[in-house]
Amino acid sequence: MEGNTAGGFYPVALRLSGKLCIIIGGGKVAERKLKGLMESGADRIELISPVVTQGIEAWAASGRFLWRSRPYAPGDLEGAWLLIAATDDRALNAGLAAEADRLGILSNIADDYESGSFITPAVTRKGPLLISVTTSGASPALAKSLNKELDERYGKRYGEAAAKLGELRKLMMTREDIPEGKDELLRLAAREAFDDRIETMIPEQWLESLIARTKGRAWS
Ligand SMILES: C[C@@]1(CC(=O)O)C2=NC(=C\c3[nH]c(c(CCC(=O)O)c3CC(=O)O)Cc3[nH]c(c(CC(=O)O)c3CCC(=O)O)/C=C3\N/C(=C\2)[C@@H](CCC(=O)O)[C@]3(C)CC(=O)O)/[C@H]1CCC(=O)O
Ligand SMILES: NC(=O)c1ccc[n+]([C@@H]2O[C@H](COP(=O)([O-])OP(=O)(O)OC[C@H]3O[C@@H](n4cnc5c(N)ncnc54)[C@H](O)[C@@H]3O)[C@@H](O)[C@H]2O)c1
Repeated sequence: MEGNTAGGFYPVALRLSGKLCIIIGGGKVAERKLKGLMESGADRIELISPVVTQGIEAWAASGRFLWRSRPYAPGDLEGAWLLIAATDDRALNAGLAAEADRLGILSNIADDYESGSFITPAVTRKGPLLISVTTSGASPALAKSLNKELDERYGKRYGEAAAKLGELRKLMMTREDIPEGKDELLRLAAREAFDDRIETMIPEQWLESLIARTKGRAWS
């Protein structure tokens, strides 16, 4: 099995809506992780820290999450689904990692990635398209620069194509008259999604055109 390394990572994309996410700490790392959570659709975020950056303070004022302006206290993790420990207190971060494990909470530990259950990759978002890069902790700086390259390479039109393909796929799921070979039809759609002619079509037209062009053909 290629690429199998001890201590490796299993990539997933988490659905955070409705889940309580807790950040302990309010420095620049906490600010970056908070932004990432908000961009991911997390709608129940609590941040606990006596001191926070100006950025965090401004977001808190807009009511997008709850800021508890005090140090961490035992019991704060009860009911949480996900934890980000980003204080500058190593002993506290280590204790939070152990507590999260005990409670079965997913954890990201900013100063000692091996003690948490997940790490955060560098991320590029274009509509529903999400590209993430990780070096498995080897070099966060490389992950950041590679991500920048991908962000420039895969522009807005990739997000638009992904969104359009999503609509087409949803529409197809509601139809029972699609000929054999749905998968092949969807692969053809993914190939031509960037075609200028497709961009002006509504999903219904595009689907009809795909059916007409693939009907009766031997699927391979
Ligand atoms: C990608 C990104 C995502 C994000 O966090 O949003 C991210 N770090 C970013 C930036 C960055 N972090 C650091 C530098 C300075 C250069 C350097 O040290 O290389 C830079 C570059 C910069 O700031 O320019 C320092 C650093 N990072 C970690 C430690 C502690 C340790 O290794 O244990 C230390 C030393 C602290 C110290 O010295 O005390 C740990 C982690 N950082 C990770 C992610 C996880 C692994 C990701 C991977 O390997 O793929 C991991 C393991 C755990 C985690 O945080 O989940 C984000 C870029 C986002 C973007 O802008 O695109
Ligand atoms: N994972 C990463 O990407 C990454 C990158 C750089 C640094 N780090 C590490 O992450 C940690 C945080 O870095 P930073 O630059 O954000 O630090 P910082 O000094 O800017 O912020 C530390 C924060 O921790 C809070 N804090 C301290 N004690 C607390 C307590 N008992 N309860 C609640 N909050 C408390 C402080 O109020 C402050 O907001 C450092 O240990 C650093 O080595 C990680």
